[in-house]
Amino acid sequence: MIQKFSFEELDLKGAFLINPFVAYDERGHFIKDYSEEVFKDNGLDHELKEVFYTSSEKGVIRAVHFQRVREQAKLVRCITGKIFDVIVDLRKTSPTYGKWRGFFLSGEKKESLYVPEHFGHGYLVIEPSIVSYKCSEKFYGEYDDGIIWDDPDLNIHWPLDLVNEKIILSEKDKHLQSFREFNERI
Ligand SMILES: Cc1cn([C@H]2C[C@H](O)[C@@H](COP(=O)(O)OP(=O)(O)O[C@H]3O[C@@H](C)C(=O)[C@@H](O)[C@H]3O)O2)c(=O)[nH]c1=O
Repeated sequence: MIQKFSFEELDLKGAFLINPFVAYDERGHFIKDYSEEVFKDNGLDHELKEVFYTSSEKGVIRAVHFQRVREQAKLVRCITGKIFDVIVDLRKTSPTYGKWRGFFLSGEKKESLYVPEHFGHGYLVIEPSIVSYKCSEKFYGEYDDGIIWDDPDLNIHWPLDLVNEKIILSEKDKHLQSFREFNERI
């Protein structure tokens, strides 16, 4: 059985949910989750500069991250496990500025989320997961930035009941700025 690439643009313009090409046979399956040509044909000019992976335990929150300068667009896929993936529109002139959307991504469903430049990105790990990132810009530690995961203005509805309300945060992520502070700086 073959599943073809398919692209669905979200109401936060420029963000997409993407089903990869998958070929199933008696050995298992083959997945292609990025093709420069197919992405271009679907209106996504996504140049690849860096690819990386994170492995996380249930209850981990990594959020809400972005690169302040030399912004990155990211193609994010949960390879194994399950996450609740969140994007936040941080384009000040956008009609959806400050709005968030969340999607369950999983190794089972295999879809990717395309996170455009100038978006914040983060996720809650529902089941132990490996997540892959294909980035359009390299990492610059000096521009690494974020907004606190439980910001009252963003008001992201994390499904914490699915992790028994027990979350794990990095020290860095415990001390990120608020959306209000971010808004005043830009
Ligand atoms: C993201 C990144 C981190 N690092 C280093 C910095 C640090 O020593 C270590 C771990 O970094 P962090 O704690 O920032 O990792 P993490 O919290 O997983 O950060 C990631 O979160 C998700 C939500 C994203 O969207 C990513 O772009 C990225 O910001 O790896 C790199 O060398 N290159 C990279 O591209």
